[in-house]
Amino acid sequence: MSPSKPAPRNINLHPPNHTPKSLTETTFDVIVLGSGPVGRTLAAQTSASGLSSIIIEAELYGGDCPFWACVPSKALLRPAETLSASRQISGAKELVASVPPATVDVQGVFARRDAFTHGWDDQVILDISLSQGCTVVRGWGELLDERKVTVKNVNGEEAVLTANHAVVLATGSDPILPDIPGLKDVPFWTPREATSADQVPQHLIIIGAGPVGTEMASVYAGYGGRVTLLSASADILPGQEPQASRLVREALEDAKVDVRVSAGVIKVQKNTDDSVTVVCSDGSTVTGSTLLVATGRTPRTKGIGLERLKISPNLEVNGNLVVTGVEGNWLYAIGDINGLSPTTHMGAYQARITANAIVARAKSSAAKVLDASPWSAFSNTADEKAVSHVIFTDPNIAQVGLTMAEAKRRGIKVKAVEAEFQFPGAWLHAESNYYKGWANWVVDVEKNTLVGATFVGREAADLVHASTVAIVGELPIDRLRHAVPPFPTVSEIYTALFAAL
Ligand SMILES: Cc1cc2nc3c(=O)[nH]c(=O)nc-3n(C[C@H](O)[C@H](O)[C@H](O)COP(=O)(O)OP(=O)(O)OC[C@H]3O[C@@H](n4cnc5c(N)ncnc54)[C@H](O)[C@@H]3O)c2cc1C
Ligand SMILES: NC(=O)c1ccc[n+]([C@@H]2O[C@H](COP(=O)([O-])OP(=O)(O)OC[C@H]3O[C@@H](n4cnc5c(N)ncnc54)[C@H](O)[C@@H]3O)[C@@H](O)[C@H]2O)c1
Repeated sequence: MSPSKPAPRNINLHPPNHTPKSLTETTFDVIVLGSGPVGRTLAAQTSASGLSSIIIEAELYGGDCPFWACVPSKALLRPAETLSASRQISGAKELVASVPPATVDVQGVFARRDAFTHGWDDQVILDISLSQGCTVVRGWGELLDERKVTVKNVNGEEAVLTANHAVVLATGSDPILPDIPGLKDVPFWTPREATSADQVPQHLIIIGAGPVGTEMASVYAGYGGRVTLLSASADILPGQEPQASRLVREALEDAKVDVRVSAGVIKVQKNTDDSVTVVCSDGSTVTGSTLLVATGRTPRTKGIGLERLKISPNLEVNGNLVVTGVEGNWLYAIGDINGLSPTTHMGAYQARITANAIVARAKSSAAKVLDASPWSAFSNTADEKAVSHVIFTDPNIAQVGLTMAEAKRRGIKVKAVEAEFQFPGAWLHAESNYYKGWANWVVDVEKNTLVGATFVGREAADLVHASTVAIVGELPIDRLRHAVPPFPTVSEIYTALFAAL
């Protein structure tokens, strides 16, 4: 069995129920490795379609998202964002300023986060899967042979399971720990510790300014901590539209985060007073109380038996998420493990597409060859054309489809359309500077359709989905003039973008 990762705060990762021995049967239509949002979504759907489905989980039932990732991070971000917003509205800001001390109740924030994680107790999520008709077994799952899987728990109990139709790998991803000299000799946080901490570090140094690094910088600076954010690249959030990265960087700097760019970390050391010093490639150093390593994630493919079936650890999938090179359409890989679009919602989308394929193949031999055309019920076309994500910094970056740089890299003839949030719906929400934001569309000039969009602003998260619909529907841009956003709302940015065409 693969070694368990240590749990922060003495959280019990291995509740004693649902042992391999407790299974009353060992043959299922569908076997799923991993109970994250992706594995659970798939099993719920195959189970609802009448296929018996078992989920194998090695740690807390529910995966990263509810315990160590999306849920606790967003629970921590929200109070800081609300406080920052109320500081900018006359009539509210006076009250916020008048309450001593003029800051949030940090222990209240942590308690609120703990409520969302159910104190790292997985029973609530487990009960949902059971109520959906899924069987659950706790332990480490490993491919043994075609359609055969072993599951072994921390006490050495084991069972061998057989799948009638499909085995689905939904094992998620692990944090990348870079090979920085000295790193293995100092204590450091990964996203697990950063999302489950119950104190604000006096001075947090964050290596990596991707979504994890920037969101955690917002959290800990928002609650009064000193934060240094180190980015190896020339700006933070590489891969976003440059203007989006710039706006978030300015906001972090306004919140007193020390943002250092082109500052790849080349050495780390622990000092006698337990502080940590990092040395950057530009020769600068920084010393702080706590170190967070947020340098990306890698698919969790080790120890799951891929080598027994001669599958490379860098596994690839086809259009309905079957692992390439495996005959017989029985092995699928979905969610973070395939590295396509590592977010909860895109993984859950892959789960729905895969469940459609498994059910169709199980129910009709005529359906063994499935419609693989773009946008069919069996094709994960959105992974190619309409991946959406939100970075929940303040301001948010909400993005879908291609950035300008990516569209050009793909050889698409595009033009950028940009607009700022300078219209009544934006400023009526509060006051002049409250809604500082920027948006762009990436327009395919030959097809006259949208291929990408970015919205940067306070609570901009919910603006992006209308653009996702336009991209997926391949809606002619000219038709958008008839999509009228209500007044006064922030979605009037769509009228501004249309006007800028
Ligand atoms: C700090 C942070 C914040 C994030 N915020 C967001 C966000 O706001 N929105 C968003 O969409 N995404 C967010 N993400 C990404 C999101 O968490 C992942 O994309 C999502 O959890 C992937 O789901 P999954 O089911 O593929 O994998 P996971 O959630 O990792 O679940 C995989 C499960 O499989 C289990 N497992 C692994 N191997 C085995 C095995 N051999 N046998 C049995 N069980 C096994 C693991 O224990 C785990 O429970 C965030 C990530 C981080 C790190
Ligand atoms: N809101 C969300 O949806 C959300 C939030 C957090 C995380 N996530 C998911 O989690 C995944 C991982 O996020 P992440 O931020 O850890 O990874 P990332 O790969 O997006 O960013 C890591 C950054 O660290 C930098 N880096 C690497 N080595 C470095 C070094 N030695 N010194 C300084 N910088 C260094 C890289 O250049 C990169 O920019 C993302 O792909 C995303 O899908 C999503």
